[in-house]
Amino acid sequence: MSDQTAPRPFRCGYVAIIGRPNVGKSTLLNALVGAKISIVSRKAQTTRHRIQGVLTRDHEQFVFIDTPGFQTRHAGTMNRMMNRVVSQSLANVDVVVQVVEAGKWSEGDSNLLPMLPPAAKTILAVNKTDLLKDRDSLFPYVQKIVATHPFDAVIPVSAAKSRQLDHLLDEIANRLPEGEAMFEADTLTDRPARFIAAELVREKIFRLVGDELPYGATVVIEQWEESDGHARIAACVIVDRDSHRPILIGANGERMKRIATEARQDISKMLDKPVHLEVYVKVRRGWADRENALRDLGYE
Ligand SMILES: Nc1nc2c(ncn2[C@@H]2O[C@H](COP(=O)(O)OP(=O)(O)OP(=O)(O)O)[C@@H](O)[C@H]2O)c(=O)[nH]1
Repeated sequence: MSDQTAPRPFRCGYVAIIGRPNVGKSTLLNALVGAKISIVSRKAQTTRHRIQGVLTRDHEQFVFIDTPGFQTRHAGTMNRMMNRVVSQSLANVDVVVQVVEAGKWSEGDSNLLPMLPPAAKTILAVNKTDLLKDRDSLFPYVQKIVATHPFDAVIPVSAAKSRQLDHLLDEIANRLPEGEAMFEADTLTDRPARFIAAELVREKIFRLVGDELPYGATVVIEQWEESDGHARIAACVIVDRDSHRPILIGANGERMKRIATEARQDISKMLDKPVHLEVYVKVRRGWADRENALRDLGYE
């Protein structure tokens, strides 16, 4: 008997997706795992929580850790904590996928290279190749990058157009350690539904309010009652200043109504049942810079 008939060992491991803000990490994670888990936004630096997505194939299970982008725009406790989250999440991973934008390489990208853990396999995912006018330019671009770090593999992809994603998964799979699955096969995320619901509300705020809220807003689910027939949810939006409250609420409450309606529709789809969603605003001055307040809100 040749080796070809030997059963293929199952592989399972942790995969971190890193990259400077806006390169498409959340889009890539969602495209790989096949569900809308991490929030996607045109604005930079929208992923504040570490989010796990799990993908199970016949012979592999990938446990993805999506890390926040390196924070360079605002100094302060929040950024220090976020950089700590990046380092912590990289400490025990098996494969790190660094995402870059095809044709672009900046300090934000090179600053990440020293963070790549020596024990992990590293893969460079060159994203947004759909935007490239001249594909030949990829080769010299990649050559320059691999001269600064010896990546184990380089895969051009388009997360938005789902191009080359199976190839990327195969390259990751080859580098996962042998071992049993850590999660049930149909697990998409180990985050509870209420966390995702809070992220969905926050996503609507980003989309509908955008730059008018310089520190964004934090969303905390304060009530969650679920029965077979429906769910009743109350979400509290915490902002930094009194002046941010009317921005969120809008003239005649129109903006808040739209945020709540759109979030309710998404949450209802996720839970597959009708949802009654109440959204209200609280002001906590200086929340963005108070470590304890952040811990209370679940940023660890
Ligand atoms: N054309 C194109 N756009 C993409 C692709 N992947 C992501 N984008 C867009 O790039 C923007 C940023 O994508 P995100 O997935 O939010 O990026 P991120 O790296 O998670 O961003 P942060 O959360 O800020 O760290 C969004 O507008 C995406 O639609 C791609 O393959 N092609």
